[in-house]
Amino acid sequence: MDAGEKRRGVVTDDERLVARLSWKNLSAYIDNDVRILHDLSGYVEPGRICAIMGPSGSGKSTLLDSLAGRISKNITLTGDIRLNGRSTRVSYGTAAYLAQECDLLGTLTVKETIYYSAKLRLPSSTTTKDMDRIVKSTIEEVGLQDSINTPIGNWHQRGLSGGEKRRVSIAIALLTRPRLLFLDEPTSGLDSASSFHVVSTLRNLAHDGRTVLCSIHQPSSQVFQLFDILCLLSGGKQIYFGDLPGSLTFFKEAGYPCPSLQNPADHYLLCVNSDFDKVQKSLQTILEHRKEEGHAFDEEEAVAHVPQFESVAAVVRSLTHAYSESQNKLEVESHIQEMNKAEGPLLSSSGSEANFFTQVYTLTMRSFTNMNRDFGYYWLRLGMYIVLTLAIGTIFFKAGYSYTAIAARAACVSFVVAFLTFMSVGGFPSFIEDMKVFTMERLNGHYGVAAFVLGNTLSSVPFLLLISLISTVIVYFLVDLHHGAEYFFYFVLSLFSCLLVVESLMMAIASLVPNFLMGIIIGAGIQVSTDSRTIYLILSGATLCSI
Ligand SMILES: Nc1ncnc2c1ncn2[C@@H]1O[C@H](COP(=O)(O)OP(=O)(O)OP(=O)(O)O)[C@@H](O)[C@H]1O
Repeated sequence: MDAGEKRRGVVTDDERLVARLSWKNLSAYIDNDVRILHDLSGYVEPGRICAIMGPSGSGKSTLLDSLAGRISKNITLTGDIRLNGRSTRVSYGTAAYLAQECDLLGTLTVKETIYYSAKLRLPSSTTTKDMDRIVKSTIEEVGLQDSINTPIGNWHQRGLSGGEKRRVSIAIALLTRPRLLFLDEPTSGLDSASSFHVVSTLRNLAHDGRTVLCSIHQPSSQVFQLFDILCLLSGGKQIYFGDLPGSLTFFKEAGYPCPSLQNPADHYLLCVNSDFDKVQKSLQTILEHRKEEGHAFDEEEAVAHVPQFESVAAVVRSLTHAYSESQNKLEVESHIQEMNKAEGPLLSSSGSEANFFTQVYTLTMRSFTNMNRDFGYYWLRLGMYIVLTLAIGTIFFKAGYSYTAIAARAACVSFVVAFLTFMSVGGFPSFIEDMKVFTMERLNGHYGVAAFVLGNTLSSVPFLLLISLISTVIVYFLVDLHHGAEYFFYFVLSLFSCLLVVESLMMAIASLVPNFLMGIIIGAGIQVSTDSRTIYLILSGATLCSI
């Protein structure tokens, strides 16, 4: 049991499990045609952190996604991936997967974000006390105890730094205590200090008995030293697989020694990154120019810049060949064979264990808090609606009861409903933020479409009712519609249902329910309806359809 788990005091069978992951002769093809991974082999064991490194486009994410079982549909895999000696692909939920971009709700604090995630995924039977303890210990595990009440931050509110946000995402991944962690460029966009913090956190998690794999672009020397294993790729080919000290020996023996005082990670990437071809050629020109000018040609300098004297393609070919002939490769293969001799325990899914009603309740509460705090979600729209209804109300001010007032009243009502309904798109940018979080959480198996749509719809009801009520009061007061309480009630409900339909149309995009179906129902409803009661019933039915 690791330190974090000891603090939690919760013991499950899962905690005794370990994850040994190996891959042998793994190749990937786009549309069964273009090969993007070439016979890669490697392994990661519990307690170790493996860095998949390589230039842009070298296949790091593809390798990570292949191992995590998240490969795109147009990619075909061949080879053998084994988890605890079992020939099984890692299914969704078995491992925690952190994508390059992790979206979080900017209005929530660190504690709220992790608490809601815990409620969505831990068993519904978990007591509040246990839940609090788990959340607190997870926050401590990633070192965010000092920022516990800091908001994540969004466009109008400053919040956590990039590194802290990554650590919140890691904390969310850790809640269900997965034994296997995949991280796609966890340090991208971070400065070297934040990168160091994030990778140190991952290293601690690995040393607590977890198996950690992460792709990384160009680590600083301090960050690089935190890894146990290096998997270096170029153009989908294996340049090196093994421990860090071994990589220095390998490059030296292959004829490309890392100059002293240079970050090995930089040197390796310089050797295999075809993007640097131009830089290398210009360096070569400078060195040759110096020679022509009569400067002493420094032998050591030349050795330190060996790659500058060859095309990168030639260096990659040479290194690939050196690796295929190396003792390293033989050792990796025999270790994989050894690892897979016996089948280990089967890892269960770490997806949600909460029941549907807990998920709906939690999502409703989370969404309500977010909508309330996000100024752009409803409050801005309410302000716009008040201005709009004031404008319409003054145009039809005190319409009166004359014969011509009938047309004025009808025009006023249709203006109000039409304008207010179309103005609902004002909430779309905030909804897009919600969608990003939803897509990520759904992919990670936290909850399904139905729970999300229901939760978001329920949480929007109080806001929509408030908007409808205030708008109706303004119009009734200014225009003096004065049809009595019953019509006031229908007006509010009609407005509310129109707004709800637009909201549910946005949900329909999320749930992929064919929008045209709802369009037909709404259109037909308005055509056949003669009064607001029918419209209300039909629109409510359409809303339910979209759910
Ligand atoms: N689903 C896909 N369809 C088409 N091409 C793909 C697909 N996935 C990956 N590729 C191609 O495979 C190559 C490797 O891509 P990958 O994303 O694995 O590289 P990477 O090393 O992670 O790059 P980066 O560091 O820039 O994220 C790229 O040329 C990419 O265009």
